[in-house]
This record gives sequence, structure tokens and C-alpha cells, in this order.
Amino acid sequence: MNSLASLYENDPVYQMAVKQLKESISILGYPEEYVEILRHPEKLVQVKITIKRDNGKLETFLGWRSQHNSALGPYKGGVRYGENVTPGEVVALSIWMTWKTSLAGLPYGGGKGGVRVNPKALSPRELEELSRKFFAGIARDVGPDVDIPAPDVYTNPQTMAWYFDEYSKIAGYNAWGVVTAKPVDLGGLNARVVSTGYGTALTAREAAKKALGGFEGKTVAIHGFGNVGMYAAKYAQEWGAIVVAVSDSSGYIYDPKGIDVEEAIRVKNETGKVTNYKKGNVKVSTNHLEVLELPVDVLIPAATENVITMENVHRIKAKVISEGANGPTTPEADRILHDKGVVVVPDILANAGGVTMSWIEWSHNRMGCWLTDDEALSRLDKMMTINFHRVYDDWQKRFSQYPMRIAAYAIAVDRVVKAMKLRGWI
Ligand SMILES: NC(=O)C1=CN([C@@H]2O[C@H](COP(=O)(O)OP(=O)(O)OC[C@H]3O[C@@H](n4cnc5c(N)ncnc54)[C@H](O)[C@@H]3O)[C@@H](O)[C@H]2O)C=CC1
Ligand SMILES: O=C(O)CCC(=O)C(=O)O
Repeated sequence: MNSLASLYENDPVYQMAVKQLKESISILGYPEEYVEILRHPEKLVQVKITIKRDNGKLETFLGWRSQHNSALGPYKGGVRYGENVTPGEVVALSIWMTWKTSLAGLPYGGGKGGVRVNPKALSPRELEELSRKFFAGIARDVGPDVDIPAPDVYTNPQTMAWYFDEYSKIAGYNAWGVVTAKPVDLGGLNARVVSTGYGTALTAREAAKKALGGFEGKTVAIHGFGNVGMYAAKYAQEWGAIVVAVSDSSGYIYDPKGIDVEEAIRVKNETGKVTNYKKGNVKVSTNHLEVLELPVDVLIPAATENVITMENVHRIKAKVISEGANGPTTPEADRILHDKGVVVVPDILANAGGVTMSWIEWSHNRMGCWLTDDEALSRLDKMMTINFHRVYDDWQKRFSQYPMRIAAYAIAVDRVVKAMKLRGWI
């Protein structure tokens, strides 16, 4: 294999994505050579980004955009910033995007981007320069009909406004459809901000109805309190569950009687650390991973990949897990959870609220008309509830000896393979 593949092949997150792909291809009865076709991105772009720091020094960062598969439509997926971002992680995330958009029935393929940078160490001006230069670097490879980025970890609507502006200047017109999750004044929807967390809480709710006889009164712990974790907490509480614990990278807070989610969001937004929450008899710990092991009914991992592993899976007590994060559970741990009777709603189903709302935003931008947030959320609710039950029922009917992820993958991979065959690619 060529040397570009050596950039990602040894990455453990990439290897996890390939393992899941292999299992699905084998279960679907497709030839093994499909694994070789589908394990590589169609294109991987590396960008060098040099910015002038506020102290006058030049600093160089690397960024990547992985375009995994476009059989069903333009590549779609977020861009993340982080000091440990690797090309392997970006390629893996782009593979998962292909399955996610396919499973959601959207007219998209899968892509993902990343920049290896600690965003917390940059001033707002430095962050803007980095964001604009990253997007200018990939401008020839993206576009409203080619590849449509969106936010992921440590990027947000402001980042999308810079991307949109940079691309529009290069293209010579206002390219509304080149990114989604834009600010409302630039054609975005407020509903996109809440949509991933909304969808993750929704799939937790539907899974709890199946596995626990209902969602109301059930206890919930959430790992990660950013965009996804916060809104998953908000909607879980709104729908009657008791959110007893949440964490961010500073640690976690736990109150068995329930935490005040609105207050926790205020504390996180104003101080940057959820562990500054002080209400009631709250217990505060600096070990954020312990939140995964609390005695709760429902667990929502909403931070990073590889947090439920063979190391901690035997200590996990939740009976329902809804994966807000991408790739939080290793395949081995997933199998053990399944054998213990835990219902794990897989990431490609549980966190599809974001990309589904992105599609609603993108298609309305292109038609030049606008939806209210309530209309957009009610559409999302319908789409995700139907999709959850379609996957759940198929799992029970055809794949109950496997984790639910396998049923989701079987539907998703099959749709992509069929499109590739129809197009004459394979
Ligand atoms: N924002 C979106 O629309 C979507 C996000 N996701 C996934 O959800 C997860 C969270 O994303 P966002 O909430 O958007 O990010 P965010 O940047 O808004 O929040 C991330 C949260 O995770 C915590 N965190 C970061 N690194 C951590 C680490 N190494 N260990 C423990 N905690 C850590 C942060 O403190 C923060 O609370 C990611 O896996 C992302 O790929 C999936 C679908 C869509
Ligand atoms: O809204 C989007 O296009 C991206 C969402 C995303 O990156 C994800 O679902 O992981």
C-alpha cells in the first residue's frame, strides 16, 4: 500500500473502524475484497497552517480532511480541533460518517476533518486565523455539492462563520451550503445547536422504553459536557429522567437526588469547568472516567472515543447506553455489554441528530427558504424515532445474537454497497 495509508493504518481508532467494517461485510455475506475497497478514504488532504501568534512568533500546525465515500452524495462531517488529533482518527471518523449518513437515509457520503492544535491555548484572533487558513487550504476540495463540513469537538457556529466567509471570498459568491451549523444570522438554525444532544436523549428515551419500561424517573449519567452532553442532559431532564452526574475534562459532579442541569450549564459556560457546580449535596471528583461506572440506569458517553474498554466494562452498571460521542465503546467491550444484557444504541444511530439537522439546514439554504426551530426539531424527532425503531426491530428480528451496532451497520453498509454497485464502481 502507498505511503499515505501509513499515515492512518496503525492508528487504534482507525483499526477499530476497520474491525467493525470487516464484521459487517462478513455478516452481510459480501466478498472480503469489499473491506479493502471500503477501508480507505477516496481522498485524504493534508494542510499546513502557519499563523502569526499574538507575540509575533510564527507557528505551524497540520490539518486533515478525509473524504471517505461519496456513493450516496457529497461528503459530510465535522471538523475537530485537538492537540492529539491524528490522521488515523480523522479517517476513522470519516468512515463512521459514511455509515451514519447512510443509516439516516440522507443524500450524503462521509467525511471528517481535524487540526492538531490545542484551541484553548490560542487567543480568539489566533483561532480565527487558524480556522480561515485551514479552510482556505481545503477550499478546492470542498463545496456545497462536494464536501460540506460542520462542527465537531472544539469547533462551533463561529468557526463555521469563518469557514463560510473564507470559502465565499474564494468562490466569489455567498456559498450558504458549503458548511452547516452556521450562526442563525448566516442561514443556520438554532435547532442545530441542540440537535445532536436532542437525538442522543431521544434514542436513550426510546431504548429505555424498550429495556427499562420507560424513561421517566430513570437515573442518567453523562460523560462529556460540551455541545452534545449539555443538550442530552437538558432533554433527558425535560422528558422526566433524573440526571444525577455529568463530567467534563476537569472531572465530574454527582448527586444521587439529581443535579440542576440549567445551573450546571450556566456554571460550565461561565467558568469553563462543570466541577465548579456547588448546589445541594453534590460530590465532586477530578477523575472524569469514574462517571462511566456510577450506579445509574442510563449512561450517555458524550466526550471522546475509546472510553468504554475491556479495562472498565465489567464495572459499568447502566442497562442502557446511548452513544453521543463517536466511537466511545471498543468492539470487545460492546460484545461484553451485549452479553450482560445492556442495550447499547450505537453512535451512528444515537448521535445522528446533528447531521440530520445539518441536512435540514443545507437543503433549506439551497431552496432559499427557512424553517422555524420548532418545525425543524419536530421533523428531526419524527425522523430519528422512526429510524430508532427500524434499527431496533431489525436487530431483534435478524441480529439479536449480536450487539445492536451490527444491525445498524448491516443496514448502513448495505445501502452504500448497493449505491456503489448501481453506479458501476464495484
Ligand atoms: N457536535 C456535534 O454535532 C456532534 C458531535 N459528536 C461527537 O460527540 C462528542 C462530543 O462532541 P461535542 O459535544 O461537539 O464537543 P465539545 O467540544 O462541545 O465538548 C466535548 C466535551 O468533552 C470533554 N472532553 C474533551 N476531551 C476529553 C477527554 N480527553 N476526556 C474527557 N472529556 C473530554 C470536554 O471537556 C467537553 O465537555 C465527540 O465524540 C463528537 O465527535 C457526534 C455527532 C455530532
Ligand atoms: O453535522 C454534520 O455534518 C457533522 C456531524 C458530525 O461530525 C458527526 O455526526 O460526527
